[in-house]
Parts: sequence; structure tokens; C-alpha cells
Amino acid sequence: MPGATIPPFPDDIPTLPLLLIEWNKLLLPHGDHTGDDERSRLYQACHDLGFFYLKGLPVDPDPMFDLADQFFACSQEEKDRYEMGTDGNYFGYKKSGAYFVDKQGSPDRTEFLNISKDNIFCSGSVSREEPRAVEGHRRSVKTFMEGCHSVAREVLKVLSQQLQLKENYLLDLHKFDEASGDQVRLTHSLAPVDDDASSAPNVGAHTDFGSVTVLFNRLGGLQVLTPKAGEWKYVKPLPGHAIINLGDALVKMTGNLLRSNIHRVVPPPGPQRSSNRESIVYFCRPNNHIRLAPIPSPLVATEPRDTKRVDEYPTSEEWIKERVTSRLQKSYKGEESYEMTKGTSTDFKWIYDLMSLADDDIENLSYHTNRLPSPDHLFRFTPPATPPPLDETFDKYIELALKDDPHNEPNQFKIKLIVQRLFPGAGIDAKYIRERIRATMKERDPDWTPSPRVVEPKPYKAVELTLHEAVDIDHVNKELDNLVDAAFRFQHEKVLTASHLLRALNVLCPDCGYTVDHVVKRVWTRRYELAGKDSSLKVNVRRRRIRRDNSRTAITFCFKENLLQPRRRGEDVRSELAIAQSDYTSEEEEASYMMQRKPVVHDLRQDGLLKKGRNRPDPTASESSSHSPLSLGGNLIDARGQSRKHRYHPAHTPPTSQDLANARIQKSSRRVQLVHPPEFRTFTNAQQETQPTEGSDSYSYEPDRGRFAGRRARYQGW
Ligand SMILES: O=C(O)CCC(=O)C(=O)O
Ligand SMILES: [Fe+2]
Repeated sequence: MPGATIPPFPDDIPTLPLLLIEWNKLLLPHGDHTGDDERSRLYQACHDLGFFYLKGLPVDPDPMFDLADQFFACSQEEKDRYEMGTDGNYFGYKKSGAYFVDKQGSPDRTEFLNISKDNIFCSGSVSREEPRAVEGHRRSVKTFMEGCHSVAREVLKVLSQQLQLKENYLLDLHKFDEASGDQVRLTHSLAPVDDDASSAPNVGAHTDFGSVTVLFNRLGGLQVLTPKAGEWKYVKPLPGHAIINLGDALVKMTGNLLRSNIHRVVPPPGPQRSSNRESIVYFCRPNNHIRLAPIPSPLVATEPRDTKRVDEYPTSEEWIKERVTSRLQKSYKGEESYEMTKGTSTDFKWIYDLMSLADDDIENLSYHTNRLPSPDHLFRFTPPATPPPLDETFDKYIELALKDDPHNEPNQFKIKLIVQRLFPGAGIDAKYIRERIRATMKERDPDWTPSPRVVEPKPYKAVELTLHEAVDIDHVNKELDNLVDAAFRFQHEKVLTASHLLRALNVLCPDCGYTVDHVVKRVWTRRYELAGKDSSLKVNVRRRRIRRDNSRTAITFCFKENLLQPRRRGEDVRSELAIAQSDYTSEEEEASYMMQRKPVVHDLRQDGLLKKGRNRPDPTASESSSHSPLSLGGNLIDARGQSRKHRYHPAHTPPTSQDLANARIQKSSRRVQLVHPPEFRTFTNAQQETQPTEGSDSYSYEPDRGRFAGRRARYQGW
């Protein structure tokens, strides 16, 4: 269809303004402000929405539109010869109606032809006959594929940089000359006939399966579901621009950090409605054998359930097959089949529901509530100035979760994660949540009984390591590095938690005021160093009950007996410390374990590991409306304004400078020297004198300089 005959896109319908990225600016060298800016905008777009316009890219889609015209004009019989079938193959022709697009199982209204990159380049991994029209355009198909792949490569390069990985990290997972599901898709849908009252879309709501999609369309019809409001908004086609969107593979590999947003195609709007619609899509996907497991970026926080081994994640090829099959009419078994068609978007559904309740402040957070925070997000998130009432919040979330899945009791971990972020430092623990959930369930149905989650706790594995009574900061750092290294050596895919390390430190030098931040950053630093050599290494940094003022966080992790029992002061702490290797494989297992057993929670103060009487009264308790009334000081004020002592946070208040001085004296009297670097001392001193302020800290990691820096970074150089 020549450009001149395209009816205009109406200007009176709501569209989604995508970020516009310029190809030329992406190519500017590092250090160039304009280029750096463009690259960070690209990352922002991939993070927030997963869709953006790319202007001026070196790819001409017109020959592919010509090819589409030619192929779709063939007889149905001719097209059916290249039918892709229903066994999970995803190359070839799919006729209109072969997929279902909604809960009712309505047929789709788009025919398409998927042309395999490997088949066109005769790489041997795919061998199928291509339609005659394609054979006649082989050269231009090749040029188009190479062009789109290089665009995707540029996006992947930028993402690798922004994720603080080496530039080639993601490129190495998407090699052009290795087998992959990469394909060009030509799509075609007929204009709806006038009396067509059906509201079914041309292409049902979905996320793309691969990594980067390069999309060219001339007519409107593409709609994106807005993350927060959940409204379908048109994306206006712009001449000379491609629409780039991310697919599930990158979402999975970044633990949901990046976004593959739900989209669909409806008949073109306004005066375009009477035109047949074509689009040209290039799907860039990881090489077939690549497992969609979290990549070792310091920004990627693995989920609690991510104690999975790498080989337990699906390969790129398996994932595509599963997704393709789920959309076929033959897979339609009823309403619930529809949910299965949406890919990673279902991971977010629960969160979307919550977001519709929450106000703007929570938006930032909501993207991440189904995983543990990375430093980036944690520091960026500003808890709402006026948190919603605690009880009401719980009830709402529980109701929502039940609406989502009425047959199962709500997942306490998700509720916990969300509530903890809304009420930082309020010390909401699993037990409290469990009790609330049970009370709600009983209210709804007096006969309700908790589901019997009888899961034998798997045996823990432990590695015995020696930690010297080291209190010199360099020495401690070195010991931390040793622990990380040893844990990796022991079984690198297992989890080494920051809290294990912190506990080790607190046991060794209870008065030194080391914070979970110190440990987390050290571990990340080390992980970064190690990941350079072996990309499969990862550390699952768990931060529980993070307080915004970064004061020392007590450890409430559920340890099995005999592992990391706190030692009393004076005990011989030079003996071996066990680093627990968690064998949980899922949230559920962890939940059931915690349900069966009373968590082993130690009051460090009672154990003599912290000085008694360190907690000072909450200085803001009397003016509780300006800050989160729940988050400050050692005495916590609950939703009803009552003060309660926190069982799980014995170390809420950082040590005073006097404490540190005492500690130094005590230590030196034991002929051990406690040395803090000036930065650290500044941190702890400043800490105890200043209130946690509103606003957020933003940290960034500078791998080249081996340090974290940020707007209010307190640590400078390790
Ligand atoms: O045709 C379009 O505009 C989008 C097509 C699409 O989303 C797809 O094929 O995955
Ligand atoms: Fe798509």
C-alpha cells in the first residue's frame, strides 16, 4: 500500500505517548552527554513500559510490505501449504482464526507468515520450504533480518551497559549465526465488515516471547495496556520510526526489572477502519539453548524462590513453544486457558490489581513488589508520606488476592513484601500476616481450615568456614570476600544471603555497627568481580526489614538449628561459622516451613550480643503525621498509635559515637583493634544524629571504580 493512500490516524483518540529514542544518538561514543542521555532514556523506557519509538533506524521495511502484499494475495490453498501446524512449531503460515483471543475462546482475525532467520540463512537448524513470494524476495528478507538484528543488538548493548554488565553480555546470548527463534512476521487483517458487531481484537492481548521486537506498522490498531490504570491506549504509527518493545525473555532474565508490556491489535481507528491492515515484525530472541534465568547484574535482585538451579529455567526454545501452543484453538479448555496465553504478564496481574488501589507514590514500588528490591529500587522508592491505615491495607490486599484466586489462601509472602514497603520498619512479620489471613478466611467461612502444607523441610547443607576475629575493616572486607568465594566454590548456584554474612559479622564484632548495607554492597562488589570471570555466579541478596535510615538490621531469617547459632560474647568465635545454604525451592516451601516451625528469632540484646538499653524513644512519636509513624526509632508505634516494642528488631538504633568509642576501647583491651575508615565513621556518626529524611537515596554502582556512589551515598569506595 503506497504511503499516499493511507488514511490519517485520527487525532481525537487517546494515544500513549512513547519515549522517542534517536538511533543516531545511541551510536554516539560513551562520555558524550547526548549519547549517554539517550542510552539512559532507552533504559528508562524498557524499565517503565517496555515500549518506545526508535527514529531514523537503518532499516527499510518497504520491501517487506511489498512481500506481504504479494503473499497475502495468494489463494488460501496456496497459503495453507505453508501452515505451521499445531505441534508447537512457530515458523510458517497461520491462518486467521487459528488462535483464540479472549476468555470466550473467540477466534483471532489475523493471518500471518513467520519466516525463520535460520531457514533464510540456511544455518541448518531449520529446514522448511518457504513460499514462492519469499523465495523471490530472499535477498531483501536477508537484508531486513540483518538490519533488524543489528537494531536489536544495539538495544541489547545499551541494556547490558545500563545493567552494569559487560557490553557484550546480552549480545552473547543472541548470536546471529547460532540457532534461535528469530523471525520476521508479516501480518495481515482484513478490515471489519460493516455489520461486524464482534468486539474481539485482531490479535489478542499478549506479551512477546523473545527479547527485542522491532515493529513497523502504517495503520493504527496496536494498543498497549497502561501499567497503572490498566487502560488500552493506541500507539500512533509514525512514519520513519519503528516501535520497539521488549519480550518475556528479558523480563525473566532480569527478574522482572525490565518490562514486556501487554499489547493487542484491534481494527484501525477512525477513517483507517475500512483499510486492510499489515504490519512487519522482527522478533529477536535468545539463542535456543539459552536458559531464561536471572543474569548477574547488580541491579537484578533474584526472587525469594530463585534458589532454582540454572538448568531448572526453561530454555528460550522451550519458552517459545509453550507460549505458541497456549494460544492455539486446540488449547482452549475454558476461561482459565485465556490467562495462560499472556506469558509473563500474568506474573504482574496481582500487582496491577494492587496498583489500582495505590496512589502515585506507590507506582515506583509496584513494579517491583513481586521480588526483593535491588539497591537501585530500594533507594529510589519513597514510602508514601501518609501511609494508608495498616489494618485496612491488609484487608484490601487479602480481599484482592482472594478475588484473584478464591480457592487458595492468599500468599502471605506477597502481602508481606508489599506491606513492608508501604510501612518500612514497621516490623510486619510472617506470623502477623498469617494470623490476619487466617482471621479473614475464618470470617468469610467459619469452617475454613488452613491448607495442610506438609512439606518436609529439605536438609540444609552447610559449609564450614573459618572467620577470624577480624575487626579491622579491610580485614572484614577480605573475610566477606572469602565467604562469598567459598560459598560459590561450594555450590555456586545456591544462595548466600546477606543476612548470613551480617550475622557472622555481628557475632564477631557486635559493637562495630556494621550494617546490612555494608555487607550487601561488599557482596555485590565481589559478585561483580566474580561474575566477570564466570557469568553463572550469583548471590541472592536478601534484605529483610530494610529501614530507610539504613540502621543495623536484625536478622530474622529462619535458620535451622545448629547453623549460625549466635555466640555469646566471650565465646570462642574463631571457631567455624556455618554458612547456611538454603535448599528452599519455592516461596511455598519456605512458607510451609515457617508455618510448621517457629522461626528461630534471636533477640540479640537478650543474647548479650548487643548492649542493653541502647534504644532511644522514638523522637517523632508525638508528631507522627509528618513521617511514617511506624518507621522510626526502636519503639514502634502501631496503626492505633500504641507503642510496642519490636521483637524482631533488637538493633533498631545505630550505635552512638560513644558506643563506638567504648567498643574500640573494649576491643583494644582484648588486644584487637577496631578500625573504621573515615567514611564509615562519618556514616555511623551522622546516622545517630540525623533523622531519616523524606526523599530517597539513589545509588549507582561504578564498576570501574569499584564503588557505589549516589546522591546521598554514604559509602565511598571499598
Ligand atoms: O501488528 C502489530 O502492530 C503488532 C503485532 C504484534 O504485536 C505481534 O505480532 O506480536
Ligand atoms: Fe506482539
